[in-house]
Amino acid sequence: MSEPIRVLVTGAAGQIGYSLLYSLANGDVFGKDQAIILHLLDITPALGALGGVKFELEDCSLPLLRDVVCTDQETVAFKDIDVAVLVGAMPRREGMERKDLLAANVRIFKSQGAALDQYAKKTVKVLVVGNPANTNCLICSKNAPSIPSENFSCLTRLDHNRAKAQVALKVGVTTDKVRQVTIWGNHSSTQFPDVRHAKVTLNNGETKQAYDAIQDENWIKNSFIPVVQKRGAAIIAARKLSSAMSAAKAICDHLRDWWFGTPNDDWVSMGVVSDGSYGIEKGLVYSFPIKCQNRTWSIVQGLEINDWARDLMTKTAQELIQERDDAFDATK
Ligand SMILES: NC(=O)c1ccc[n+]([C@@H]2O[C@H](COP(=O)([O-])OP(=O)(O)OC[C@H]3O[C@@H](n4cnc5c(N)ncnc54)[C@H](O)[C@@H]3O)[C@@H](O)[C@H]2O)c1
Ligand SMILES: O=C(O)C[C@H](O)C(=O)O
Repeated sequence: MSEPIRVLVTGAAGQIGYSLLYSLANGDVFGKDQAIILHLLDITPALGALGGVKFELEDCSLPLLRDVVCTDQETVAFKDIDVAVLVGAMPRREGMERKDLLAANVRIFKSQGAALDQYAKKTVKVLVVGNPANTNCLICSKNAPSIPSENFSCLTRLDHNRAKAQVALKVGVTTDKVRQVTIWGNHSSTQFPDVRHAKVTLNNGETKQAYDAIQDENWIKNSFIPVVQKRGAAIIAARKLSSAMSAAKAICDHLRDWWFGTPNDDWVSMGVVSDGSYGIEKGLVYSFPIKCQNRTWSIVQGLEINDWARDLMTKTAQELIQERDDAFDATK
């Protein structure tokens, strides 16, 4: 059994926190021989509820869980952490776009970036979930100059999982038979869910390009893409609350693959700081096809981009440029 790692979850008294913490503490993410100390941060009025979450974690009787630190103080929450899952932020309500949360949420990520810089291990791996996730991640990274920008990522795995599930439903296979799906760009309704390079293994064992398995380009362009782009809003309209169970599952998938690596024949989608790949402006936090190995990620190179795809990739990049500029104004 290795030394315990310290994993911070912010907004831990919220609905994603409630769906997420058991899986982290149970070894589903960092492995069944990795002990864990949970740091749970929330705002002062939520500390009572957070105490109840701590009781429940104790009552789960999990041998890997060595301690639970509940706090409203960044100095305590960010101290010596190995992993930060930054969830705590306002969620959107019906009729809002995620970027409408920018003014309310971006200050949180400025402050938490500075706290990471000051108190966390320099090797800390950061996953930003709070919306607008890409731009919050950018602000967080900018405010933590002593931590390599490669250590920052934002969650687009939920969109990736949604895309896989839609293709699987359409073709009539299980989701594990769909691979090499990509979410490009922003975790917003401008994202580009791309199945041009995806493959599907059919129930007879034959593997085909997703386009050939689906055989319905109209469905891809006019149903699949908008459904994935607007799935978060559809959930809010139905539940009057934003996604939580599927978001928590996606957080676990994202962290586990970053920690243990992606399968040889597949990739995942992660929002990471662009190095200029695929002509995307350097420094934007943009979702790319990603492979992970030895706890580091790299962007899958060499995928063919046609004019149609280029237009969609540029549109979502332009939205991120606007969000970045608005965020810099809001945090001046
Ligand atoms: N990227 C994604 O795929 C994705 C998916 C689902 C939700 N989200 C986003 O995640 C965020 C959280 O969603 P939720 O449903 O858990 O919301 P929630 O309102 O249930 O919980 C948010 C929690 O954050 C806390 N909080 C607020 N400000 C904080 C601060 N400064 N420091 C620490 N904690 C703070 C709140 O007190 C609350 O307990 C929202 O911004 C939502 O839009 C992102
Ligand atoms: O859509 C939202 O506001 C919540 C989350 O980002 C989602 O995609 O479900």
